[in-house]
Amino acid sequence: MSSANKNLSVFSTDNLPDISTRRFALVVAEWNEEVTEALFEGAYQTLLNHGAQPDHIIRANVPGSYELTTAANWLAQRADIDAVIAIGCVIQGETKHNDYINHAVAQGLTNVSLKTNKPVIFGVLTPNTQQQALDRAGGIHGNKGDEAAITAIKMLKLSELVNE
Ligand SMILES: Nc1c(NC[C@H](O)[C@H](O)[C@H](O)CO)[nH]c(=O)[nH]c1=O
Ligand SMILES: CC(=O)[C@@H](O)COP(=O)(O)O
Repeated sequence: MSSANKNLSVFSTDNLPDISTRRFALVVAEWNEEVTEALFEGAYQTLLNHGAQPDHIIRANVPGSYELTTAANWLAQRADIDAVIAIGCVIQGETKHNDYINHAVAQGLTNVSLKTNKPVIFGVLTPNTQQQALDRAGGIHGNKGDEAAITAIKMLKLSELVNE
């Protein structure tokens, strides 16, 4: 199912855990800033709307999405971080550069999550065009930042269940 058929900002909020003591790191790529700032706002506000405390959310900027993995690795290893949300937008260009970035970041973030046993969320848009990005950063298909934040919250609940 594509985003065209499932709004990224429409999700069930049933049975979400208390996240008032949870601490989040949001890593934001500076490339395509208009898009990544909208994704950040979506993720940040969604965390607040569901009980996170503002001083329990830290933000780290990186030059581009390729650097998200490195920063996520540094932050996920901190004892005072419970979950990391990586935010970026990699728009297809004339070459295959975007493919290399996207695959590296997707695999890299997965590896960080597995190594640290913490949720590390892939909040990275990989559109073909700028318009597709805008449509998914608060446009007609919702905001992937919202989705990334809810995903982090749901994974924290799962971690509580499996680590009881
Ligand atoms: N073209 C995009 C990039 N490119 C930059 C890379 O992410 C990286 O910073 C560079 O290759 C140096 O390591 N980054 C994006 O986030 N989005 C793009 O569309
Ligand atoms: C994903 C990118 O780095 C991209 O902007 C590079 O564009 P191009 O493939 O045209 O060099």
